[in-house]
Amino acid sequence: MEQDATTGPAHAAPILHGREHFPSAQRKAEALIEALPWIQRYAGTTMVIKYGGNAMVNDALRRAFAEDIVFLHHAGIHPVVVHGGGPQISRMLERLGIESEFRGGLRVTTPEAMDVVRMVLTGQVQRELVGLINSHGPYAVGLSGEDGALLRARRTGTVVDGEAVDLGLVGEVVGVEPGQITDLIAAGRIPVISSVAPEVHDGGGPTGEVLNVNADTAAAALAGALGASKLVILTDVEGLYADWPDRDSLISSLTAAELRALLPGLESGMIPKMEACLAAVDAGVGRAAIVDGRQPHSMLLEVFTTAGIGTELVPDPEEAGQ
Ligand SMILES: Nc1ncnc2c1ncn2[C@@H]1O[C@H](COP(=O)(O)OP(=O)(O)O)[C@@H](O)[C@H]1O
Ligand SMILES: CC(=O)N[C@@H](CCC(=O)OP(=O)(O)O)C(=O)O
Repeated sequence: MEQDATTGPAHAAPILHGREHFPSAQRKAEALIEALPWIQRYAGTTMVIKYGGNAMVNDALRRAFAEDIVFLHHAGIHPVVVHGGGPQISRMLERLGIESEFRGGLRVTTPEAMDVVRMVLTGQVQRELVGLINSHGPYAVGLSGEDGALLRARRTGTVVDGEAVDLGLVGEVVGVEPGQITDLIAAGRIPVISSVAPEVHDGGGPTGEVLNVNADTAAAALAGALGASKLVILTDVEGLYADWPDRDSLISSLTAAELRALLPGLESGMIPKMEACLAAVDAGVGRAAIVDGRQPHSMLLEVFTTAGIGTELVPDPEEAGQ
């Protein structure tokens, strides 16, 4: 088809006619103006962002995530990244011929699997995230929950269909030492933390074992200990569905009491995720959100727009009013 020399093909018209750009420029300006009160609200506060393995599936998404973290940093917010890497661990276990299964959303972790969890989370996934963030400047510093005993954990099991299940070397966080995180923040760094934690005895001393902690659980514990303004969990689904997998049942906002009522009916990876959100809000974190990490920059939309994206958990009204 012959093209008009002044306008070009129809799909190129917005590029050739400056004024055609106006609606999109206006939308961008509106977005910036909408972001202002949210920047003011969160500037100077700590925000814990949990990045899950299923939202890390390609390079473009990982790069966009790193850009968003650096954006938060430059907006005066103190991001703390807690990362998972479940799919990456599963792939490595498979390559090594080590069997693993999930019960109640948590990996049954043998000593052999634990070596792989530690190697993949701290040695591979974390290094990659640190590198991506640091392509923008020397901001990110990677830590495992083992470093400086940042996290302390005790073994935990789970209950599936009324039956107690032994998960092996799986832990729940019983203590956080936030000082080194606040020091890093004060030095202008972005901490990037993997969810592996030393096991402690009842008396608090280390047993010498290291435990595999679900990254949502670790993020919630850190958010509580740091007094975070918000916990944002990126995942591979639009948000929490009241009646999974009915796509019409997506919840955009709910209170802690509403979530407590839904929890017993939740399945698989949503169980630790929503328990983590609840634990964070119960520990005083302002709000917690689940957002779709498959959408580039979804985190910015959640933090800097009024409507947000995904599912947001807010404290019960009487607690919010206190
Ligand atoms: N009620 C629910 N709402 C949304 N997702 C659910 C629900 N119940 C189960 N799921 C499943 O939980 C998954 C998210 O958990 P998980 O795979 O552990 O994510 P991640 O790797 O990001 O931590 C979703 O992809 C979905 O398959
Ligand atoms: C106990 C337990 O299940 N630990 C997780 C830790 C990683 C994680 O949580 O990764 P995602 O956030 O990507 O799911 C695991 O072994 O897969």
